[in-house]
Amino acid sequence: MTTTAGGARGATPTGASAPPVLVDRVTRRFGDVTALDDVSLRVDAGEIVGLLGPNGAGKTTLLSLLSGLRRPDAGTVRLFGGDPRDPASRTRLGTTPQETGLPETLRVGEVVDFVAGHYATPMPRAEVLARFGLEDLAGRQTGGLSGGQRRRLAVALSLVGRPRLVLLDEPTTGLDVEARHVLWESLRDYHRDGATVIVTSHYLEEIEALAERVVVVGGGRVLADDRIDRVLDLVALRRVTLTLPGDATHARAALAALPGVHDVVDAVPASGGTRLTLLAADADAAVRALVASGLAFHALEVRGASLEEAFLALTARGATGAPASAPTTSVPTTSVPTTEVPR
Ligand SMILES: Nc1ncnc2c1ncn2[C@@H]1O[C@H](COP(=O)(O)OP(=O)(O)OP(=O)(O)O)[C@@H](O)[C@H]1O
Repeated sequence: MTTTAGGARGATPTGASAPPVLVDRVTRRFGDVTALDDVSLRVDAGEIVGLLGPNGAGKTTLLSLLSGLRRPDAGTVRLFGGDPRDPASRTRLGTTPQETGLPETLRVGEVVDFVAGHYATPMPRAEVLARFGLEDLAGRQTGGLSGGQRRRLAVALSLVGRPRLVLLDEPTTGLDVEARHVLWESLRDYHRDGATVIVTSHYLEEIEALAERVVVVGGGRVLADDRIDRVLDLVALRRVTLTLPGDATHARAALAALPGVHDVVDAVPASGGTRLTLLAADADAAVRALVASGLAFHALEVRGASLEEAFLALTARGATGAPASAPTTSVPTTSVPTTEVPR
């Protein structure tokens, strides 16, 4: 597994051996802003990769280089071994940008047919619509679609040409929970058929639901590049949740001072007390000290960090150059995909 920058270096593979994506020491500036700073990344055929990072991290810029919309200032970008600015390199590429314009008076089925007309062996209209649950909307003018329906159509259109590589920039923005799950399942299906997928998202549940590998980007640099579980291990953050009797105001300071505890945050309220979560790098040490402290507590629960917590810790490390520190934000940990990366 590639870890951070450097994995893409060496001789550039060409022809059939070329990976779908090879980014080698790429820098891209916009005036004074360095959107990407010496980034290297290799994505092999059949991978599904999540690009995770806060606003302005450089995710969209990276996708724009891969789809040939922009040129790097330094370094090289290869798509299936070719230059992404060469249309021939993009024949196996499907993309859904953050914002898409659809011709308002065309019907959904007509738009699919229009896009299909650009490919020699497109996916049949019925299959495109079925994969994304859009069959009932085939006759609807796109101007009459809801925001979520438009988004689903936009993602569906990226697959019409049966691309081997799909780039999706925040594909489920604006979708409700059910529509989001339908779209995830469609993308997983397409990936199972052998496609390579790169997806950016602010929805951490989305990255966890879709991606096997996560590339954390912050300040234009790759902060981490590994399997999701390993990224979580990297920061080794644990959540120790417990309930204390009463309002626990005084106990907070004592809990925060326990060895291994970075922070104390409110957990989902419990009846008959105050439920708190300790964010601890060393949960064992924290629990031992907790018991020794004599504080009355019950309903103890210890579990790993969420991807969001890992991300925040990694971003903090990337921004300061210091070791990862625990986040100070209390974050929801349910599977309801409404958690956005703080800006
Ligand atoms: N055309 C542009 N002109 C000037 N600055 C730009 C341009 N495009 C991007 N930037 C800057 O480059 C940096 C990276 O932006 P980018 O859009 O790649 O981030 P991102 O991670 O995709 O953010 P978001 O999650 O908000 O989409 C930001 O500071 C942004 O303001």
